[in-house]
Amino acid sequence: MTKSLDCNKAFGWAANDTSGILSPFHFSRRDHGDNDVTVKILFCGVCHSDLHMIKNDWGLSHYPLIPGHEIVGIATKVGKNVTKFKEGDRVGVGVIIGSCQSCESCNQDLENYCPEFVFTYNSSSPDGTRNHGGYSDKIVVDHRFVLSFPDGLPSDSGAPLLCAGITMYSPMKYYGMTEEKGKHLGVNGLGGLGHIAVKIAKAFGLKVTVISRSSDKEREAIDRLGADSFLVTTDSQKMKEAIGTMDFVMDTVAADHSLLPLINLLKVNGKLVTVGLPEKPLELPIFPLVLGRKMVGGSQIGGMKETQEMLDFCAKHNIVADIELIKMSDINSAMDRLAKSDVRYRFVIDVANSMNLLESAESKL
Ligand SMILES: NC(=O)c1ccc[n+]([C@@H]2O[C@H](COP(=O)([O-])OP(=O)(O)OC[C@H]3O[C@@H](n4cnc5c(N)ncnc54)[C@H](O)[C@@H]3O)[C@@H](O)[C@H]2O)c1
Ligand SMILES: [Zn+2]
Ligand SMILES: [Zn+2]
Repeated sequence: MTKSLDCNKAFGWAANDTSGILSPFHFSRRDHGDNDVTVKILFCGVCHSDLHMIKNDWGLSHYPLIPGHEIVGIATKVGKNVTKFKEGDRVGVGVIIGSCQSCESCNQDLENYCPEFVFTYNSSSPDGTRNHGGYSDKIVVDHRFVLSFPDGLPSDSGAPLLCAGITMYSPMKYYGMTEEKGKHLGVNGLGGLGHIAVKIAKAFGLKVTVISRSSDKEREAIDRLGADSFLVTTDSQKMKEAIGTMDFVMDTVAADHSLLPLINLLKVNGKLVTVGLPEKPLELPIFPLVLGRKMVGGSQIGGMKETQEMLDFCAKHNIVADIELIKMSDINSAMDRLAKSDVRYRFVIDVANSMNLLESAESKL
């Protein structure tokens, strides 16, 4: 009994209330079962959803809460029913760690739309143990929700693909952006999701325009990320000229904003795909949709099969995130900067190299 509890002992950084301030937290992972992979976490990306969750923006958070769903690590223990992974394999864990496995969505490899899907954190396992995310030293996950991390992908800059990458890849395929080369995509908001959208869209052969509130990131977007053009929403003349020029707009903005200018950018039959999750509902103008047979849709991450496909695609096309690597102890200032959109373009926590140091410092106190 004592041995099992010791193996389950874990250490991470948790938010304890809506201030969202993260601090060291000792907890237990659930028992490792025959279908499970235990993962020693190396790196974890910092998604804006983590920021929403620690602040309880969506009214869903239960504290203490350890965020993190862009996890890359090493399999350290593999259950006897698991054939796909062995100890020592590099693996990834994303936003979901469970689903019913039998509903219509699960049967179509769309576990992300299963009514019973289980988030990586802020959820519970069947035995009642709270699930905590990747800002921690290890995690126990059912092998069906563990991904093989391709050899060609670096663990640090590859980690954000596990949420930001699949969140951009899946709707590009579903909404038909990849069917014909040269279609014009506008990417609204050049943050963690947006900058990956530019890279993946270019690999699919799309023409990409970044839509942003200021021209601050214009040179980088074009020279480094490979965007074809840059549209500043406060430049009313340029916005007017761009009306009706885009086949698709991907809206990644996390805050309140108006959809009308984005819908106006679409051609007839154009599609606005919303993935950002502002805490309050946005107003949906119906007239321009009706008059232009335009569509507004949503999308949430992707299923496990498609997530693996996306990782392999990104490895093949050398697509990784542009990251700022931080130590675990930097997380609170990183969250403050993320709230101000002051990151180019994703924070990634060097978990293995900063968490253990903290733990040993704590034990000496
Ligand atoms: N649908 C999904 O499956 C899914 C997955 C991951 C994240 N998300 C959500 O997507 C949103 C974005 O996540 P992220 O990690 O990319 O965040 P981020 O903070 O890295 O990026 C958001 C970007 O939008 C920009 N922005 C803010 N207001 C803007 C405005 N009015 N006009 C133009 N740009 C504006 C910011 O400058 C920032 O660059 C969040 O709400 C997050 O919760 C959804
Ligand atoms: Zn995310
Ligand atoms: Zn299901």
